[in-house]
Amino acid sequence: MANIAKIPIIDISGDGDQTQVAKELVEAAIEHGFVYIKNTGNDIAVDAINRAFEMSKRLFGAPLSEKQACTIQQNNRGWSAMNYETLDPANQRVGDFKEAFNFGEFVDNKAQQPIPPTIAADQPDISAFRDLCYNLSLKLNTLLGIGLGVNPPDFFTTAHHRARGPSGTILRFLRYPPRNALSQSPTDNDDVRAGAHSDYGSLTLLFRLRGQPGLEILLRDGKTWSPVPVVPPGTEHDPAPPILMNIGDLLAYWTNGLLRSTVHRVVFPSSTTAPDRGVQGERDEGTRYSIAYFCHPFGGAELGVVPSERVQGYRGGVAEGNPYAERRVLTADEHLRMRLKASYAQLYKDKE
Ligand SMILES: O=C(O)CCC(=O)C(=O)O
Ligand SMILES: [Fe+2]
Repeated sequence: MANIAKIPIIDISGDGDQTQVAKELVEAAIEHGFVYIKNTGNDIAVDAINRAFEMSKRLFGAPLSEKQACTIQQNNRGWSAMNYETLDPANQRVGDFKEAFNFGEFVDNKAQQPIPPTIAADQPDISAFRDLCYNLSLKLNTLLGIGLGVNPPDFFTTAHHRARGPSGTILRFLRYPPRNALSQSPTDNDDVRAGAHSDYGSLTLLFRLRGQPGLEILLRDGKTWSPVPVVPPGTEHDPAPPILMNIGDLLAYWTNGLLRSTVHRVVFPSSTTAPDRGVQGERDEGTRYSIAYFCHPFGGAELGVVPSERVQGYRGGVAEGNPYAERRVLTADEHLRMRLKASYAQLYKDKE
């Protein structure tokens, strides 16, 4: 068996004292940057997740012209076609073998961006799902603040309140077609469904479907890729697979790299490489779907080091050439624009 990631599974659904849960969450975020949030259906109902996947399938199945009319813009909203985004431009021969659709905010159940007619009537449901993710992301930000001893403990939470102003937060539907459905055929070793990257926001929630592996994280040694099972041992009987949470660049900036923004990628199921590369019981032959919620603070949020003894006492990163330490304080918006420019070369070249 390959090096399966030993990512902790944490249950945050209880309503008792959260101190211990907060501590476990922070330790996992420091050690792995990824945490499984046990899915009890309390925070996000299983039905809501199933409906979101159903809407995603319908959206991607819409006529090409409908999707093209919603092509992604510099505001990071809309449809990104096959091979359009390149998450790891330094190492990819061609763009990611995926299609994606990004939803920004909704006002009174209406998207503030073009929406394919095929899913126009679903806007209230998509908006509701985005709200569920927003609420869960606030809860996780609160736990991280408590676990790190940030002063005040709701420092991260209040930076994410919608009332603070517009943010880069995106709900993203993703579709990865199987190899045999692609006109440009990927090669086994070089081509990926999503290139190696860290996420641009503060934290990400990822929803996946049973039996659809492909996500891998880069271990601390900087060279070993480790598959992340959809259903880790102990969650087989839960109402739905756990929600995978990972730390993005902004929480890493805020904490001088103490919370890890771990590099990850999505690969094709391999036909020729070692048969043990995948995860037992997970064979991905069809189209893979996933849904990501990229949580961002309000655009003007400054990414200086947060008031926390634990964070301020963290020196390891500086000595190791930590990219988050000792740099100019960026705002969330400046950071997002910098990252988008790197992965959508064409979009920024055409428009500037
Ligand atoms: O589809 C997945 O499993 C992960 C996608 C991802 O990493 C991303 O969109 O940032
Ligand atoms: Fe990602």
